[in-house]
Amino acid sequence: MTDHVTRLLSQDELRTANTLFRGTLHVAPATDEEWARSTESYQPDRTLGVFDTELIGTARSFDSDLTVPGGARVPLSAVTGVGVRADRTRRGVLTELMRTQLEGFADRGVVAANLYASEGLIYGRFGYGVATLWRRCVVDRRRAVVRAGAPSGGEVELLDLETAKTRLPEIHDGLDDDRPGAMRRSEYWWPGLYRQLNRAEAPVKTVLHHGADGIDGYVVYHTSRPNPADPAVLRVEEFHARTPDAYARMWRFLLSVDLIDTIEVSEMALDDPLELLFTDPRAVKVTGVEDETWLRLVDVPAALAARERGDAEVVLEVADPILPRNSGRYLVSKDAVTRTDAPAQLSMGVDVLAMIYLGTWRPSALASVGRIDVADSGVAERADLLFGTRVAAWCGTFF
Ligand SMILES: CC(=O)SCCNC(=O)CCNC(=O)[C@H](O)C(C)(C)COP(=O)(O)OP(=O)(O)OC[C@H]1O[C@@H](n2cnc3c(N)ncnc32)[C@H](O)[C@@H]1OP(=O)(O)O
Repeated sequence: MTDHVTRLLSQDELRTANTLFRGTLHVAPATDEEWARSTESYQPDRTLGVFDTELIGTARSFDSDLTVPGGARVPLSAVTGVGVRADRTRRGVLTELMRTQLEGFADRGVVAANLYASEGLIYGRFGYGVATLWRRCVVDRRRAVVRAGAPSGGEVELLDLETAKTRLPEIHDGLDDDRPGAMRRSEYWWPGLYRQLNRAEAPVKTVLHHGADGIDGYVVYHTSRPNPADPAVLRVEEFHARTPDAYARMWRFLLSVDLIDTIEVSEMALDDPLELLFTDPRAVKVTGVEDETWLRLVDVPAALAARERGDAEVVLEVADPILPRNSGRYLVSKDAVTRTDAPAQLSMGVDVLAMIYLGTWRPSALASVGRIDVADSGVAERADLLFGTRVAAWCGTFF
């Protein structure tokens, strides 16, 4: 790309960037009132812009931490707000933004970056791979009966949105989610959730669960009944439970809400045991499974060292054309990760490493579709053991 300048934007340039980004999503510019609320989502010094005669592309991020298998947390940059003006696409503007952004992350000691992708073909070339999945479900409320023997749980407390806003960040932090793929919610994340909830047609409700050791779960929902003849729907926007008691009690509560026919949950972990809570597992219909977050390992050796590893050993070769310091061979075992000159047993791009990193995909599965080159089939089996995880990776923090 020539005759372009790529740089961090100052505070007084952010609204132009916001207008540009909204335009790429076919959304009208923010009103003054909307912009006043949107500024709360912009972490200072984290928005990039590309200029020719004026701003033509933008991308931003905010700082967070990623939970990796085993429960350790590594510095994470959450990438969002990516857009290139429609009359300047397909001439390398995004490529320039991604390269500059990733180099900035590496310089700041960030270990990983993640994002929610608008389309599946955009981010693989920049080293991002699908690293968590989510599923959408519809629960037939009248058919869903909680099985005898499921935990009964503690007390629930109903809050309105305004009260919940003052309490949710602390409550969410206190749930101490050690699921791989989970991320810390920064002060720049919460305003986006409230903007989305404020658009709900019915009042948004929050239910807290009080367990033996304090609040150990919460659910945020609202209802919808487009006209009196239609079935009423309860939409779950957030469901986080740290204990089986909280999980079962909050579901008992949701099923007890009057005048509801179906309950929709759009962001659920793949191994969420909801079907098994009910006497009839078919009370739950899975309506979709999709890619959730895409992950980019910015510092490969630090990322490999941070996660728990199974009892196996392989020599892994990684190719990373954008951040070449990641490229090379690593001897990865349960106890250590070291650079090595030994011959590679598995070779893959850094995007593919991101796919196996949180345990969502098995190395042998990626080898079977030609995404990983393996020296022999025994190696793939050892790699499965090395990178396997106990729980499904899930982020649960849309941005
Ligand atoms: C995390 C988020 O914010 S997700 C939101 C992403 N933004 C959007 O979807 C808004 C609408 N789209 C856009 O603004 C732009 O089209 C972008 C940002 C997706 C791409 O920007 P561009 O400047 O056109 O990308 P750039 O020219 O650098 O393309 C690099 C390569 O990716 C390919 N590519 C880019 N976008 C797409 C796409 N949507 N589908 C398929 N391929 C794509 C290009 O063809 C090019 O391939 P090549 O190197 O083989 O020629």
